[in-house]
Amino acid sequence: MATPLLAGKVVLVTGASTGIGRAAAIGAALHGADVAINYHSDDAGAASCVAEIKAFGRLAVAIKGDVADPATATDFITRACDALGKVDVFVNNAGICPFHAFLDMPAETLERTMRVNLHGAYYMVQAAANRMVAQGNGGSIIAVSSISALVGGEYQTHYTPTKAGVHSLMQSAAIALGRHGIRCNSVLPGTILTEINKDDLADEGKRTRMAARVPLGRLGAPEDLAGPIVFLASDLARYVTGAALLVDGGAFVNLQ
Ligand SMILES: NC(=O)C1=CN([C@@H]2O[C@H](COP(=O)(O)OP(=O)(O)OC[C@H]3O[C@@H](n4cnc5c(N)ncnc54)[C@H](OP(=O)(O)O)[C@@H]3O)[C@@H](O)[C@H]2O)C=CC1
Ligand SMILES: C[C@H](O)[C@@H]1OC(=O)[C@H](O)[C@@H]1O
Repeated sequence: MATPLLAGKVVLVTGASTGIGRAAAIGAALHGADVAINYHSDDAGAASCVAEIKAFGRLAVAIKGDVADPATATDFITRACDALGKVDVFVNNAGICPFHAFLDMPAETLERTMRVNLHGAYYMVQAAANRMVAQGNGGSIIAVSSISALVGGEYQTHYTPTKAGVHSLMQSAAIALGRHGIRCNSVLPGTILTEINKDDLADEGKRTRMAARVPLGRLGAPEDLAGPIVFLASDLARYVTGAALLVDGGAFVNLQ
């Protein structure tokens, strides 16, 4: 039998109590990794993610914290490494998208979205990278950006710049960290059915329109991201850095 892709590796994932982060954490564990997850408020979701991972024999730990607070980054990396020994792979996934119109965007909604999605990513990636450099054994960092890094959204004027920023952060970090053997890449999901867009896609007309744009014929599931993230985490991607992988069922290229 082939060795699991992430055997012997420790993977850290932010925002993994539900959705894409949870699928990435479980996917990494299914491929042989021990996993630490960060989450913000959903204690039950985080506990069930940990339980699911432990049920198939891997180590797992959940650590609560708001990624908008810079102190959360060092706290998460330190406590995760205390529990699991090291960090080989870091997945920056935590994010919010409170849909709102542009002309009357509340300043606090803009600020919070920037702090969680972009500042949070910066501090988390920086803390993970410092630990990887100190370990001296390279590593893989993957950021969950979005198709929204490339295209706009009427009710996402505060959100799409954060996703472009995260994509750009991975490009610059790939240069800064290449000499340490640390690879930095992003995944760009299309529309994936999760809590983040549950209300927005409750509009049947919008949901049907969005699905109709996808050449593969359906909106995405969180598990659709697990394979691409595991690939970028693994040594199969050992010469891949600074790359961005669209995971959108073909929606981006479907202009006409
Ligand atoms: N769904 C989609 O269509 C797409 C999503 N994305 C991106 O994927 C990522 C995950 O989204 P998705 O799974 O859909 O969303 P969900 O709402 O399903 O999950 C979001 C996760 O992030 C956590 N989180 C939110 N805010 C914070 C915070 N301040 N600190 C720590 N954790 C936090 C949540 O924790 P808790 O529940 O405990 O509060 C939860 O675990 C986001 O970055 C999003 O921008 C990108 C493209 C498309
Ligand atoms: C939350 C949205 O449905 C989702 O977020 C993204 O980044 C995608 O582009 C979708 O707009």
